[in-house]
Amino acid sequence: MANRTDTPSQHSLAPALSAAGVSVQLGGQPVLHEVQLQLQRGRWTSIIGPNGAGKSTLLKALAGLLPLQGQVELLGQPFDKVPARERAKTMAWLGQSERALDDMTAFDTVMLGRMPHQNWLATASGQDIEIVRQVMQSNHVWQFKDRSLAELSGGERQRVMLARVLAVQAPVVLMDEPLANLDPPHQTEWLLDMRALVQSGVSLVSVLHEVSIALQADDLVIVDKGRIKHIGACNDPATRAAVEAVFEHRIHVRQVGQVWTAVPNLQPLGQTVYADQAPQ
Ligand SMILES: Nc1ncnc2c1ncn2[C@@H]1O[C@H](COP(=O)(O)OP(=O)(O)OP(=O)(O)O)[C@@H](O)[C@H]1O
Repeated sequence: MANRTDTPSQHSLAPALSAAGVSVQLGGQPVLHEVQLQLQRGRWTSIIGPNGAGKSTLLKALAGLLPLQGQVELLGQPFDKVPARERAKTMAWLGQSERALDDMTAFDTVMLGRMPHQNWLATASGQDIEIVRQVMQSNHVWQFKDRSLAELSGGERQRVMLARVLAVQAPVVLMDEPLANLDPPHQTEWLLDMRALVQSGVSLVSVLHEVSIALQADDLVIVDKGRIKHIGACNDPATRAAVEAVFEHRIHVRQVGQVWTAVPNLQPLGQTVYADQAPQ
């Protein structure tokens, strides 16, 4: 039985994140219903589903950012038993359209990611500065280090926010719409960076609207109307069928070369005949 002084790292076999009977109300309305979920360590899980399905709410619930019924555990420890500083080092969070102060420089914004590692009022160490330099260079924003965020484009700013999350060097990383404003080359770059991150042992959970990118994850969680419709590996045909179904068959999932990708189904509504519905 865990006690208050346990650190998440002591629970080596526990999932990265788990939710048991998690329900959330927003504005007095139920938004998530009795969610059961276990996300294994060292894997990349993408959460997808239609607009308003509850994806961001689920991610916030997993990040401990919302009042909820039920229990969320981080590396096997109930959230409220993990000391705040330990939690900040263990889990890094990128919110949707996250805004830092416009007059902060890109460098100082990324340095915020090092705060959980610094003592109160201490200045940044040489190691902190080196880590910030590395993540800014790998996200191609080092050249903006002295510019304020107000002077950056939407995509440049998003890459600064991504660098801030990576500067935490947390073993669990949650990202809500990380590709917002990124052009295709930077989306591909993000995909390769995330693959390398997960390869290094990090557990990654991302909410994505880009279904073709989401399909490159290890696992998919498909959410609809506040409930989990399907959880499965992306390489499982049942998962790909569930993706088409949750989007009302308005997309097809097709293999192109080595990758599975989503393409629009251009048949007028109601005129698509599916293999399992064809007349015998
Ligand atoms: N603060 C709030 N008060 C009341 N209802 C809310 C609030 N925030 C979100 N909702 C509602 O909760 C539901 C789920 O919202 P959520 O943002 O989790 O959906 P989502 O799946 O992330 O959607 P999208 O794909 O559009 O980003 C929606 O119906 C939304 O209108």
